[in-house]
Amino acid sequence: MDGRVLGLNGVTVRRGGGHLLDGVDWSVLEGERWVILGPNGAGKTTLLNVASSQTYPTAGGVEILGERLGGVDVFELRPLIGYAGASVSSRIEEDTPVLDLVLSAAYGYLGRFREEYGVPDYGRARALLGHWGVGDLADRSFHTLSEGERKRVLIARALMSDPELLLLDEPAAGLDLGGREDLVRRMGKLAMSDVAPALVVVSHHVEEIPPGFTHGLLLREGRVVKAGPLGEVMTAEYLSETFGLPLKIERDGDRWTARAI
Ligand SMILES: Nc1ncnc2c1ncn2[C@@H]1O[C@H](COP(=O)(O)OP(=O)(O)OP(=O)(O)O)[C@@H](O)[C@H]1O
Repeated sequence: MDGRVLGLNGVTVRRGGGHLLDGVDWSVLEGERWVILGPNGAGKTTLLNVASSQTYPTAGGVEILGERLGGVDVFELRPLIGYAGASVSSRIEEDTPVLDLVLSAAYGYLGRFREEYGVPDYGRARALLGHWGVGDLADRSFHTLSEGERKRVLIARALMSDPELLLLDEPAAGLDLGGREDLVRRMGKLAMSDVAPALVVVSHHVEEIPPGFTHGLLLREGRVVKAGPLGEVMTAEYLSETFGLPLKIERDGDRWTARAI
C-alpha cells in the first residue's frame, strides 16, 4: 500500500449536466488526520462518497487502501472503511436497538438479521459505546436518541470493524455547544492515538477541527482551493476564497476560529 491510504487523481463527478467534483487530486497517508472544509454544495459529501467507494467517478482514478476502484470487489473493501454520516442515520429502521446497530457493523449491516455474534463481538461493541460516552444507551432504540447521542453511536458503529480508514461526514452538525465540544474532544483523543485509523472529517466550521488534526482540504464548487498541512491551509486568504467572503482566522493552541470582517 506504500503508506498511502487514499489516492485520487483528477477525479471528476458529473450529474445532471453539472460538476459535483472537478479534477480533484488528493492523497491521504497512514497516520494523517484530515478535515475537509467548504460551504454548502461544495462537493464535500460527494468527495467522501468517492473515498468510501460508494460513488464512482465519471473521470479520473481512485485508489483506496491500495486497491483501484473499478478493479476490486467493493464488498471486500468496504469493511475496511468506517463511515458515519446522515446517509447512514436515514437508512436505520425504526426500533433498531443501539447495540444491534453497532454489532452488525461488523457485517456492514444496519441492524441484526440472523447472523450470530460471539462474546468478543458483544464486548467490543459495548466497549466502543462506553468509549464514546453512550454505553448506558446500548438497549435503547436508535431513533429515540438525541442528535448528540446518535452522532456518538454512529462513530462507535463506524469503528466496530476496526477500519483502516475512518470517514465522518459532519459529525458535529446539529449539536449544541456542549455537545460539539464533547465530540471535538473525543475526536481529538482518537486523532492523537497511534492505533487509530487514518481519519477524514467533513465540516463547515473551523471551530470543529479537533486537536491533533494534521491536514486540511478546502473545497469550493467541486474544486480544491488548497490541500496540505493545516498550518499552510488555514490562512485567511484560502478560507476567504473557499467560503466566498472576507474572513479573519485565529488559532488558539490547537483550535481555530473564523469570523467575517
Ligand atoms: N445526484 C445529483 N444530481 C445533481 N446534482 C447533485 C446530485 N447530488 C448532489 N448534487 C449537487 O452537487 C453539489 C454538491 O453536493 P454535496 O452534497 O457533495 O455538497 P456538500 O459540500 O456536502 O454540501 P453540504 O455542505 O450542503 O452538505 C450540490 O450542489 C448538490 O445539489
